[in-house]
Amino acid sequence: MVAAKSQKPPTWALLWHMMLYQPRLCAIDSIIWVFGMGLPIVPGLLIREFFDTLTGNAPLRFSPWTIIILLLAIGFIRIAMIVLGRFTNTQLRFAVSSLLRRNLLDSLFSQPGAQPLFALDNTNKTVSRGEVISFFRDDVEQIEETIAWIGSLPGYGLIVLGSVVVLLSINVQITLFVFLPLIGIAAVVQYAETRLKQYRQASYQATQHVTGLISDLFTAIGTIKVTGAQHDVLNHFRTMNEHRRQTMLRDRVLTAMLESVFQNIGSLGTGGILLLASQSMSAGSALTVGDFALFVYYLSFITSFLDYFGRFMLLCKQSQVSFDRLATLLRDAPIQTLVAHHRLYLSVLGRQPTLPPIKQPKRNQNSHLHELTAFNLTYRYPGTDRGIHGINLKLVRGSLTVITGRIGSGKTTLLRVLLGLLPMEAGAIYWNGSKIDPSPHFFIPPRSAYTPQVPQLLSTTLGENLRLGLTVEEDQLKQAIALAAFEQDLATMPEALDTQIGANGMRLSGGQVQRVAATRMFVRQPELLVFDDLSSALDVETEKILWKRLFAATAWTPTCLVVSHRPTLLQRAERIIVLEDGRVQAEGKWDDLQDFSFLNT
Ligand SMILES: Nc1ncnc2c1ncn2[C@@H]1O[C@H](COP(=O)(O)OP(=O)(O)OP(=O)(O)O)[C@@H](O)[C@H]1O
Repeated sequence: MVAAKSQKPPTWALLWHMMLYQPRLCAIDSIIWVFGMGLPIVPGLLIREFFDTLTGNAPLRFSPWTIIILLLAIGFIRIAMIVLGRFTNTQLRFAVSSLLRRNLLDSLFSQPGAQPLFALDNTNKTVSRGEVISFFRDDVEQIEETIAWIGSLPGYGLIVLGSVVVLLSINVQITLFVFLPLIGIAAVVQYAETRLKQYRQASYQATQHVTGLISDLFTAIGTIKVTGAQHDVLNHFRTMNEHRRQTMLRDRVLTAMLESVFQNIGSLGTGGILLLASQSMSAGSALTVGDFALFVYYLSFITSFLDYFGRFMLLCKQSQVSFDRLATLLRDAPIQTLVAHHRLYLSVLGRQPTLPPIKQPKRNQNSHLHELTAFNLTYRYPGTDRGIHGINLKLVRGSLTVITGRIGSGKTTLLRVLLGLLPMEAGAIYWNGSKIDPSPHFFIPPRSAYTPQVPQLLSTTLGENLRLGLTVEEDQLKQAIALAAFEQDLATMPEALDTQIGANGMRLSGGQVQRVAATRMFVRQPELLVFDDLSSALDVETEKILWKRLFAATAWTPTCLVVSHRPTLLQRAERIIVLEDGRVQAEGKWDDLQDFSFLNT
């Protein structure tokens, strides 16, 4: 399903494609609901029979007990169908929402990691990590809800169709009146469409901002306390919450108003039909008391169907808003990416399918590094002149290259552009002389591994954080731990590698987090090791031990590209690159660069 982003398919086509993901489940769900919702058509006929029996007009003449037993039996079957329907509907909901979430996550993973995500209207407004939660939760739930309704729509449609056929056989004129409210509902939804979308978009955006703020608060809790900004932050939180309350209220009031309009349009239609029927009866038509009872009985279904249909149209419009919002996170990928079919390995009835094996990094001739060169690397952050400009780089196998420079001189940006985590504006990168496409998927193990200034750890055990699915011998793990100078820390942990480290390694110190991230790199023995300033959290002695052990390691020959200010490391480097305002200010060995006083501070 590849299409240009501009050729956006209609919402119904996206919903339909999602339903086709589990066609059997979808069909079973619909069939169950056809019975669950369609069965009440039978009691209507029995009720007509009952009244006509009383007036002596009944063709079949069932005894009252037969009618009661039949009514009870139908009631029980219907209950059973609804229970079953709940089960299939839940499975369907879970499958489609999981597919959406999987595809969204996959698309986020395939984007350059360090790039900010763009919000709704491409106004260069960025979406924080916390805000993304609301896309995964609210928008996905909205689409899931619409699909769950689609399953029961045919059932409901059939009951209405069946009842309309029966009513037509009784009185064509009165029955045609039934369709008038449908036109009214369609017109109301069409009329309110713009406002409906605006309010839904605003309410989701406000929720997204509040969710994002909560996430930021948790991340920056220490800073907030240290700066004594609790009061201001809480005030800001209150203001945002108040804004959210107002937008949600507007959205809910409009939705409730439309729903009540649908209900009332249906009820007005019912009233009109009843008036017509009673007039027709008093005018001496062939309408019996049983027919009249049948009209009254079926009309309640038809009215609630009209209400249901109106709500469904609302849901479809709101789903369109959700699809549009989700599409903004996809960047250049077509929206069809969101609904593409992929296996999910969901457990059904307690049975968990075997998960596919995790891909292991494979070494080959191609992954072996002899020389990495980059020319004219250039990147500017959107809307600014800051970034890096025309940087050349050459890394030779087994060498240590240190990038240094003042705060904000572009060191991190250079690493990220090189690793494909930021899209380069100009420049070219060659791996062993072959030009490579800039992509975040190239610089991964066994070719390369990277530890950023603030490493990301997962909320699980230490061992799982180190392995991340890698099949690795215990010995190799121990060696990597020792290389990262982490063995003493590990010895103090009561559950060793099974120790839970908390959200993003919250239970570890800053230095421990960096060494866990370094161990994670070492255990993969990548050709190129990229570190962004280990010294920011490590004490001088520990860092010294780490470098000493790494350079003495014999298991493999790593090439190192490191951002650092530490003189001991700079003295060791084969090449030092000094950056200033995103440009190379000087390069050479330690002895060549003694004019740069800040190197010695
Ligand atoms: N997301 C961003 N949007 C806009 N400007 C940015 C962004 N990230 C960094 N910059 C700017 O780009 C320039 C280079 O930043 P960079 O983080 O690469 O510097 P650095 O040398 O790594 O700094 P530090 O020593 O603090 O790590 C700085 O002026 C910085 O303010």
